[in-house]
Amino acid sequence: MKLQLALDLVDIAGAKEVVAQVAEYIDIVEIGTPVVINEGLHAVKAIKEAFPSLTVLADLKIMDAGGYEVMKAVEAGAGIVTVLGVSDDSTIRGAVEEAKKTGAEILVDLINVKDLKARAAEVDALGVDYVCVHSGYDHQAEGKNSFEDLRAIKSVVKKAKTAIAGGIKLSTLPEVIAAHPDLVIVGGGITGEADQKAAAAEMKRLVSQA
Ligand SMILES: O=C([C@H](O)CO)[C@H](O)[C@H](O)COP(=O)(O)O
Repeated sequence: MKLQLALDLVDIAGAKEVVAQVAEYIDIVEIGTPVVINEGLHAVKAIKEAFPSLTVLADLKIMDAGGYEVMKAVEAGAGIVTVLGVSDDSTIRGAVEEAKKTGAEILVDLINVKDLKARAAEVDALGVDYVCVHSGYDHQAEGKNSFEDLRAIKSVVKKAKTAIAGGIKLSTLPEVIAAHPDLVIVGGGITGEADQKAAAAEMKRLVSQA
């Protein structure tokens, strides 16, 4: 089980500061959608250059032009790029084809997908690398999480790795781990802590034991 740090509410300098604190405890660093909106793919490039041994995930949440957008993210240094599960199969196919050229990976984010099990099975068959359940900020504000959703997709995803994101904290991590995802994605549960290093270290300890 791997741990991904999601960086959403920082600029490039702030992102570097957080990663410098926690790099030894994370497997993947995510340049979150708000950071890409504010800073562009320069943020992906800057973090990959500063921390070459870390895999950088570009959370582009691609909805169209999958091949082209994956190509640009990979050129910037991304090892994993996100595509929305609600996008067309042709978009996901294009993203997967482009990623395969360089060994990069595609994570499909099922945020806002209504029939999770059906779509998870479909995107799995399209050859994506990760299928991710996700309660975004707006759903979190309504008190939702994706813990049940993870159990649901695990029963249908046969080839891809599974991932979960959205409001995971140290207190809820054991429940997440019990459902055995391959990848746990944590943003505010680390960046919102006074001692980010200690939070990341404890999370890494828990996911490594699983
Ligand atoms: O993808 C995310 C969200 O849509 C904002 O871009 C976050 O990276 C993801 O939800 C993880 O962050 P936390 O919910 O703070 O753990």
